[in-house]
Amino acid sequence: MEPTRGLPDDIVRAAPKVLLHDHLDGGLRPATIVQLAAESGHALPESDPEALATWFAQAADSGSLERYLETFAHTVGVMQSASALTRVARECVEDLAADGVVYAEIRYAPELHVDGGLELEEVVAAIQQGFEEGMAAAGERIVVRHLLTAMRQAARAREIADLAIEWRDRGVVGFDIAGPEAGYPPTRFIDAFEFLQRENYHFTIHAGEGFGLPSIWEAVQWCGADRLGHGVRIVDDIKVGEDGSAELGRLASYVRDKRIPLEMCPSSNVQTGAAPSLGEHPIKLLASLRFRVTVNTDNRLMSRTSLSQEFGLLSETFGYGLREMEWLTVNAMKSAFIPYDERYRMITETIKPWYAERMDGS
Ligand SMILES: O=c1[nH]cnc2c1ncn2[C@H]1C[C@H](O)[C@@H](CO)O1
Ligand SMILES: [Zn+2]
Repeated sequence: MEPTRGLPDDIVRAAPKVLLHDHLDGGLRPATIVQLAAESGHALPESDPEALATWFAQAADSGSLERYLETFAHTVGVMQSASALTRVARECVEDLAADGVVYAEIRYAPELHVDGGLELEEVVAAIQQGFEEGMAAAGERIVVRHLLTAMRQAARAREIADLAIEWRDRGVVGFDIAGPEAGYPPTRFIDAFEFLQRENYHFTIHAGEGFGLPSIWEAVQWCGADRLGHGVRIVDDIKVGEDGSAELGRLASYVRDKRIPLEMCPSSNVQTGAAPSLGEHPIKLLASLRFRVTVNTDNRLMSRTSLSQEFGLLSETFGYGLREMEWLTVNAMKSAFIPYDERYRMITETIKPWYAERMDGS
């Protein structure tokens, strides 16, 4: 089948999709922020939901990861009670289910939600409650699990790693570090990563977004990351010749050979300056070289996006069709942190049959 430029929106939305990189505090509904802010007395830059949505998108469109991250003060600020966290988590699941997502790993930093007096465990419990309510409301058409994030500029990674292990059989499937990348190399948190490896646990590391190859190298070779959050700057280790041939350096070869998944977030990468534009996004080169590429939203509020929209943009920009969408979706499902038999079942019972029906005989 020839890829068709610009897949129809309804097809993209109906396709079963898998989301590995989405921040809970980057995906709130603007109307919910306005309501929660009124209840808690948090001052917002705009009080009308539509104006607030525009404010987030514009403020995040800064070309700098550090400035992009400043916008989270107004989402985290209204996520300081158990009821607010449960509501935000439930609405997140509802929104993803309506977008055709069948499996999602949603991440957040528990340490950012304790200003109102909650304990770390209470943060996770409130969010699990919301996820359960959302999954039930969606008739179990979607499975949602947590990734617990530790913030790079804080010093609580080891404690958050303990929390992730405590919750490993209650919905939490992995660990992550996020926040500003420059000046905060992954090895700062080596004790947390070594602990998690001893526990046979899974983790991803935001790397190669606000900083380049040394960050990716540390994440993979020192810390043992199972996946890379973004990882876009791995292209700095690939030389593309005039004739289109590509020569991979040692690190890029390693990442590709070991099938280390790249959690790519096209719109977010353009906003933070990790990619110059959508048309020049490294995903095209990396996918053509058969890296284990996946497509993600990162922060649906800040990028005014959805997983369907990200696939739609890739389809318009690069001519991706159903074949490419299936490959990217299977890549994501293979890379999830749930057990192999569950991943295998979702691929063979949910994803493959949907595409087989639509690409029959092609
Ligand atoms: O793209 C990102 N890079 C680094 N950190 C990020 C990104 N998106 C969100 N974060 C931070 C801000 C949130 O408060 C935190 C936890 O979700 O993670
Ligand atoms: Zn992220």
